[in-house]
Amino acid sequence: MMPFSELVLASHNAGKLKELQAMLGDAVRVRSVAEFSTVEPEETGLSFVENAILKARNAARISGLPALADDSGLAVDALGGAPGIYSARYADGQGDAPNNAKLLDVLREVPDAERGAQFVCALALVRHADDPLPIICEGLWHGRILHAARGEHGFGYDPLFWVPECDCSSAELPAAQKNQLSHRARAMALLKQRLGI
Ligand SMILES: O=P(O)(O)OP(=O)(O)OP(=O)(O)OC[C@H]1O[C@@H](n2cnc3c(O)ncnc32)[C@H](O)[C@@H]1O
Ligand SMILES: [Mg+2]
Repeated sequence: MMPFSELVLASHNAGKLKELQAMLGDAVRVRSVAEFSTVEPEETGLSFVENAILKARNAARISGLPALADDSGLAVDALGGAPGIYSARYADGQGDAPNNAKLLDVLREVPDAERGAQFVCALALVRHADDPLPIICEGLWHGRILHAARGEHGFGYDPLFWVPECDCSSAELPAAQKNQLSHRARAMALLKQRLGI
């Protein structure tokens, strides 16, 4: 049983919001944090989980509603897990295209066998801003970084992420399929289990 009827999604990323909404379906009425504020909290944590909690608390505080946040990113083996929690800020906050261009450039000399990477997603759900027991669920999605962009779906690093089990990039997957397989899908499946929905 869902413990509440309404939930704020604590993200300003349109791609993420779309995926999270699709995964939640009609289990709960979803509001966007942008309804309450356009100011994004500073992500000062050192882990995905810390940043997810920080974003969820901020959204719960400004909305007065339970809040679900997603902190996610791409961890590349050859870069010791970078860009990791700094994935959105990899090219100094300029956006997806510069982030992708920088990643391709940094990995230019790295051979296929060493291009392993994983998408990481940490979801944090707080019932109120000071919730002492946030629900945390994580998901990983293993793949490889391509040498050039492929595909038009998704967002962020999707065009550079090769999904071995599908033989295509994650930007070549239809939304419904990405939402079955992704790091976010795995974290959400665990969250739904925890909530009994
Ligand atoms: O913090 P919010 O407001 O939720 O939005 P954001 O875009 O800043 O989100 P993050 O701080 O969690 O940064 C996530 C980064 O990882 C990338 N990313 C996360 N999930 C992804 C996915 O499913 N496909 C492609 N890129 C993804 C995304 O493009 C960002 O650059
Ligand atoms: Mg962010």
